[in-house]
Amino acid sequence: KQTVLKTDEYVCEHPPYKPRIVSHSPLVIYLENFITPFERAYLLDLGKSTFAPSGITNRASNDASAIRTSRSTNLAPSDPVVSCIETRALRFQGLPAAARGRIEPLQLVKYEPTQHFHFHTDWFTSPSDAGPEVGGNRATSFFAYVKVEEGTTGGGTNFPRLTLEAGAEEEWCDEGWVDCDAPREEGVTFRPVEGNAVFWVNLLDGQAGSTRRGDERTLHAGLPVVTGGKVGMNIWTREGSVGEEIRGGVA
Ligand SMILES: O=C(O)CCC(=O)C(=O)O
Ligand SMILES: [Fe+2]
Repeated sequence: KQTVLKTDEYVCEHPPYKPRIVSHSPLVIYLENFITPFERAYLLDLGKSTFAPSGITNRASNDASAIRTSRSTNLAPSDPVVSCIETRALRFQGLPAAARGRIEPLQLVKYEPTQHFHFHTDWFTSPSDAGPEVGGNRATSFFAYVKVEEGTTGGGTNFPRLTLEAGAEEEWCDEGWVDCDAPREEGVTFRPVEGNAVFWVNLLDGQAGSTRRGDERTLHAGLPVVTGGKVGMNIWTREGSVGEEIRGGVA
């Protein structure tokens, strides 16, 4: 297994990932093979010694430990592999390279059995978390599956307010991407599949100059891992630049 990067030999290459629309409104797109095997191994190695209890940003409750029991770590934007993935995320969104400063440091999230992230939105409900100095609110999210232990059960990403196109459920299940054992009224549950990612738009369209409101339909949860384990990765793009303190001066 290749985990050690010879930086001088590294070339950023984008895999031929395959997008598929899950929902038009809210816009949700499933991305097959978005993160390569090399990148997965590399990112895990990069983050391995810095995992700490995950924080929460929507401070509805001051007991974060009951809501988000995972451990997480941020990855340095200056790392060449991290930067390559940022470039991919920007291009996918049709954004120019100059928008790099809108991406928050990529965040790995690790779950062991019983660990979960209760229902939440990635957009901030409190305006004080989404001020201009931090780039406003989170416009979009990617959640990628970086590591899924063999024999993992549970640990899906559930969107209770989403529905697949009529008649499409069977195909999504057969691909192994969606958990169709879950009752349909519980929405859509993406199964953790290494290398794949889910992308969605968090904010409703707004009039120019006015604050965009969060889309309640993007509510989701990281369901408890039952057996095995998973490591996911958040890629959050803000409405504006997140600021130098947060990205460590990497624009
Ligand atoms: O673990 C998951 O499936 C989702 C995690 C999540 O929604 C988050 O970290 O914001
Ligand atoms: Fe989330």
